[in-house]
Amino acid sequence: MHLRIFVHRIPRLSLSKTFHGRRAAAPPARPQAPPPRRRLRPPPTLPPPLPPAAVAAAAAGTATLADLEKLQVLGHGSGGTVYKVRHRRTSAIYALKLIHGDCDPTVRRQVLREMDILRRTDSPFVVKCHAIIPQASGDTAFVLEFMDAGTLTSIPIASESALSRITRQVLHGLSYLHSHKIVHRDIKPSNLLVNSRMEVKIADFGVSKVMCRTLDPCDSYVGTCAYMSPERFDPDRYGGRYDGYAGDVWSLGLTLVELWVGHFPYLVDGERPDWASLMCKICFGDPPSLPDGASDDFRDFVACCLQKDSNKRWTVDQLLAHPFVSRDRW
Ligand SMILES: Nc1ncnc2c1ncn2[C@@H]1O[C@H](COP(=O)(O)OP(=O)(O)OP(=O)(O)O)[C@@H](O)[C@H]1O
Repeated sequence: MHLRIFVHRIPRLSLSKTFHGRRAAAPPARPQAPPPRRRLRPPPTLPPPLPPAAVAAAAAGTATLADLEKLQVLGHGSGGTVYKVRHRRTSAIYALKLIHGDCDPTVRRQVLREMDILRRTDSPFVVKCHAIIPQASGDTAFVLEFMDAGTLTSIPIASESALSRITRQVLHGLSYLHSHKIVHRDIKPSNLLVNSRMEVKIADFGVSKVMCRTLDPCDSYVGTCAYMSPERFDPDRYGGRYDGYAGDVWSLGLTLVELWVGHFPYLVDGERPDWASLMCKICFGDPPSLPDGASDDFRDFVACCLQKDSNKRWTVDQLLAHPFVSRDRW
């Protein structure tokens, strides 16, 4: 294959401390009385995505897919396969995510979404995309930063302090995304990648969305159902609307419980329930909590994430001030 790699430089975004319109809470308070969710100022505006021609023109260099030697398969996702690859000239190691176009409109849409988001993001807490390689066949290859320790599903979490450090990094990643009006919509352990320096980065933007305006509603049923928040199923009952930002926080809460107890929190007889039972549990059951032995701070943090009413749920920036992640005690 001698296809050209568009080794585009992804536009740098300034990391503003402002966020998506909710005010940071005074640190630690019980979740029952969070500060009102006021939208004080519009979030920073994203640079418009570069059209493909501009991406090509802005290329820092060109290469062919043949420059990348496939070393091993790292995993399979819904739309394609991820390989560990080595650049033949520089010996640099990357992850190559190859999405099969297949003319399947859903996959196509996901690829375009992922391209759009990856071109916009530049954060140490989000997996970096070095290049996007559209191919004549309709397949698309993403050349990604290689995360050599895999996903959080494969990392044993030994202590609360380790989980606190992980959580802080995910929060920084979400804060970055939310401040740029990007909702991830599929936060779960397998979408959080980790490297041997224990850096944790958010990956997989196939179902993410750039919100055009702060008050935009979000499609409800995209992402992995199991991690969906109550307001995604029943917006009227659980906060009045589904805007995606609070949904990412719910998914983070479930992810933390899962990482701590070692299995998905809503199991029935050791199995993931079917879709309808799961929806009932999420909407009508108590939110999952931590088993005995977890510290009060950790327990409280999870409770702040898993408030069923999205208006009471803490925002990412509020959570960054919570003692579970902010206190310098680890
Ligand atoms: N940048 C990367 N570095 C190292 N491994 C990666 C990287 N990206 C993905 N992987 C590995 O490849 C696997 C498949 O990733 P992919 O993003 O295609 O799908 P997924 O998120 O696991 O599933 P789905 O697409 O159904 O949500 C991941 O589970 C992970 O093990």
